[in-house]
Amino acid sequence: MKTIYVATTNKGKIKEFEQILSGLSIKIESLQDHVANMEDVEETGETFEENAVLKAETYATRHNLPVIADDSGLEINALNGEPGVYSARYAGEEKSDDANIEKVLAKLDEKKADDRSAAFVCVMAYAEPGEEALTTKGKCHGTITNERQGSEGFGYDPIFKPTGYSQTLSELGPSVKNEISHRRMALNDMVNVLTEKVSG
Ligand SMILES: O=P(O)(O)OP(=O)(O)OP(=O)(O)OC[C@H]1O[C@@H](n2cnc3c(O)ncnc32)[C@H](O)[C@@H]1O
Ligand SMILES: [Mg+2]
Repeated sequence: MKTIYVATTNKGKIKEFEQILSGLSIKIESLQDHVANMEDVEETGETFEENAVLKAETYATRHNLPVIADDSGLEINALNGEPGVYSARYAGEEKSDDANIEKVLAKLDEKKADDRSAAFVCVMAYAEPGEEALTTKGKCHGTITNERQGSEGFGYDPIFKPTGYSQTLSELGPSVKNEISHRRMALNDMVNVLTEKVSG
């Protein structure tokens, strides 16, 4: 199968794509490593779907390559689904994981929220130049801890405890995270969709 280029500016995501897809029939490469200047796509959509499609179609057409991109984030029930599509820039445009985590914990404290349930969501989009994107979606349910625990992963991993586990995704590390994550679920479905597309 031909190489697909993963279009993301997030190093944590690239690592997970590589780990999840290693050993599968799909060959990937980082778009950032392949082209001279990969300029960010402005995420103007209001949903994960809109932003994932926007990223995949824009990068595919701009660089004339088959591209896969994801838009993902954390939905916290007590905060009416925040930070949602604004997860990367929740505490400001500089996209600081530490500041984002502080903001989530402060907001939940402020609300004195008993309900700390949340879910990570990932919409995966695949596009070929000039074509409409295909999408799949994955979710990972869990709860938000009272403080940061662990150091692996990225983003909100240090404060997210998946359902059925007593540690955060940061403490559980990549071997567990990549079996159960929203990104894993969305990629599983995408591999099936792409395999069917090739054979059909
Ligand atoms: O748009 P690209 O270039 O892919 O990189 P990004 O980091 O801006 O990615 P998104 O726009 O999809 O925003 C996703 C944010 O949601 C959070 N997030 C998504 N998946 C996560 C995961 O597996 N673990 C922890 N946090 C995650 C994290 O804050 C990400 O920066
Ligand atoms: Mg982004």
